[in-house]
Amino acid sequence: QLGPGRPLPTFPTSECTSDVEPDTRDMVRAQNKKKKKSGGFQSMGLSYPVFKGIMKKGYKVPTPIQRKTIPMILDGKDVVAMARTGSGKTACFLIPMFERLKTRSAQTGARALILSPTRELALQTMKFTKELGKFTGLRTALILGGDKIEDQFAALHENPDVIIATPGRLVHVAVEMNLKLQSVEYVVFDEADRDPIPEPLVLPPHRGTPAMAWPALPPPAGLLTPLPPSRLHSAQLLTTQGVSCAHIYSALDQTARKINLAKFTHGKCSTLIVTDLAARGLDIPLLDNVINYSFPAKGKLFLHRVGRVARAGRSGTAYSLVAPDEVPYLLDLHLFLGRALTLARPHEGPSGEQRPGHRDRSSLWVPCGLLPLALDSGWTGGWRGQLGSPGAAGVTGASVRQDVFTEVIGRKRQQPGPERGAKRRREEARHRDREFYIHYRPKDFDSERGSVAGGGAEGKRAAPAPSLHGSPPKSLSRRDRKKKRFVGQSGQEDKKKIKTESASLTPFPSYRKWKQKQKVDDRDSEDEGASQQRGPERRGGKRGRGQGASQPRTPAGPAGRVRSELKTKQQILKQRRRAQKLRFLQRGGLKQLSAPGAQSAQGAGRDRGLTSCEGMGWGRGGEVGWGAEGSAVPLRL
Ligand SMILES: Nc1ncnc2c1ncn2[C@@H]1O[C@H](COP(=O)(O)OP(=O)(O)OP(=O)(O)O)[C@@H](O)[C@H]1O
Repeated sequence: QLGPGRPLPTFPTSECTSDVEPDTRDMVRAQNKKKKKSGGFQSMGLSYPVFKGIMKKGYKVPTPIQRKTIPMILDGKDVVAMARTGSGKTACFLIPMFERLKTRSAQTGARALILSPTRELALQTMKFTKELGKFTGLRTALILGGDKIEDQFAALHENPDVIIATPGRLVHVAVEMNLKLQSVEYVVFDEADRDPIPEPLVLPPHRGTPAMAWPALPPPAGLLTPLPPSRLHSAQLLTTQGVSCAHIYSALDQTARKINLAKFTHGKCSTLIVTDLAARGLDIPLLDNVINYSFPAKGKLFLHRVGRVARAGRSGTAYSLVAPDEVPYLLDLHLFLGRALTLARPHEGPSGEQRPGHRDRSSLWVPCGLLPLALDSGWTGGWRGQLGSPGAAGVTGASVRQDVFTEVIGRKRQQPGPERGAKRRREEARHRDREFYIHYRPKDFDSERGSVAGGGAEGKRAAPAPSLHGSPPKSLSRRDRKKKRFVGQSGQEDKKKIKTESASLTPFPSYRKWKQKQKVDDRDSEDEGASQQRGPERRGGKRGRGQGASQPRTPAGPAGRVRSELKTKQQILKQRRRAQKLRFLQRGGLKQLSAPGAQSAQGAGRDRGLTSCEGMGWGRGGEVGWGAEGSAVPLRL
């Protein structure tokens, strides 16, 4: 009964669940699940913070791939999913991840790992994670090639719940910090069919660790055909035509890439000229057109490029300029799609309407090595457009692509394999679930790489997987007969350097230096966040020597840099004293003290069981010893 003087009933919180009163949240969730119409986010039985994040992001109903995959992942199943570009795959793995991790856990170490092939994609995933997971309180660390590695050491010492990383830098950091990532229980390989996953990151399959691979399309694998910046001079031609543009390519400085992308997404320029670095995953809202300045050699790459438009149910148009020597690629695409391609006539739009002088609102250009003027000859069905109002050959709009995915995915290619030897059979037996096993390197990796070898210096640099072993990857190296091993292109590479996916050489090892600078000794880092992700052998070793087995240690480094989430006894006491001091001052304690009779109050305090220091002791240091603050506060024990 409610009434004056009676406390109001409160909702149970996570802190106040008891045996007597069962936690009703699961029951409410189950009830919601039953009641709500099937097919909506509500029917997935999501917890309130996750659901609130989805609503805040403006997602009303799940997309088909979300409807299919989220319940499966919530059930703890491993999932390999593919769906058309722009169909909302990111949320497919983020929503169940939030549901699984629930809230921040500073003690456990990273529990989820998301691997993205490029920085841009990783940054975008980070953005989605922050937006969708806004109400979960989970902490995320970004480990990206090209960023300051010292900041990444610090971020990992902060014990994030989620790590979003590009594989090369993660390997680098993992090796330096001896991270074993044993607390990881949720793994996502975004765009899994693109680049090979570095071998050290091929996680052993073990129970309870759902792994999610998100190839955007079925194998065979995707392709990276970056072009050297020298070929981006079409960035100048457009400017002379009055078309404002920015550009992104892998050799461009990371900050410049970020700025250029932001310029484009915020409408500061109407055209973004990119290499295939941007072919996958980038979600640029309100993008209308993709123009293939070079025609992609693979059908799948074509789909990824043009998939930057027509996202989340919107429409968009892809224009392709086809040079005479690219006609075979057009035929390849035709076979890949399995449907007819209608070639547009000069100055004709996708649906046949005339488009004289049409200015597109925003366009993404995928350039090639040929200048447009050189294209204006030869092939009779080709384009005859001018810069600024490109005519279209092989116009493939969203409508043409609509059923492609189901068709492509539906068909399974049967290839008669070679006779398998005993060794191969043994190998296969080890991986019994071949059907569900994704090799870290796609089957056609070599052929795909072969086809990009002609893509220029940048292509050669960006394609290979990162190497961990202090020497360049074999694909970048040549065999030195005298040394009887692979060496770098020049053979002069520094052995103490590591190759990352950003193709820059970073001094190795930098973690030790960082620790020295931060004054984090080995014991500190053992007991710090990193230790929770590190191998048992080292952690066990230190603890075995009785170093802080039960008490967490705090580093002696500058405050705030690598502060532990776990507090020592001294820290807790200090915090209490501070709070008490504050309360005392707020209650006007100082006035009371200066008032006549304060001495007697001190005596009274003693009578009430307080020692002289504890009761009313003032001053610095000495017996009172109130630590670094200098001034003393009363402390009740
Ligand atoms: N349920 C939803 N309702 C409305 N919009 C959504 C929903 N899910 C995702 N989106 C939006 O759709 C867009 C595309 O999503 P996302 O980038 O995850 O697609 P994708 O399938 O990963 O694409 P790609 O294959 O190109 O990487 C994003 O802007 C995202 O915010």
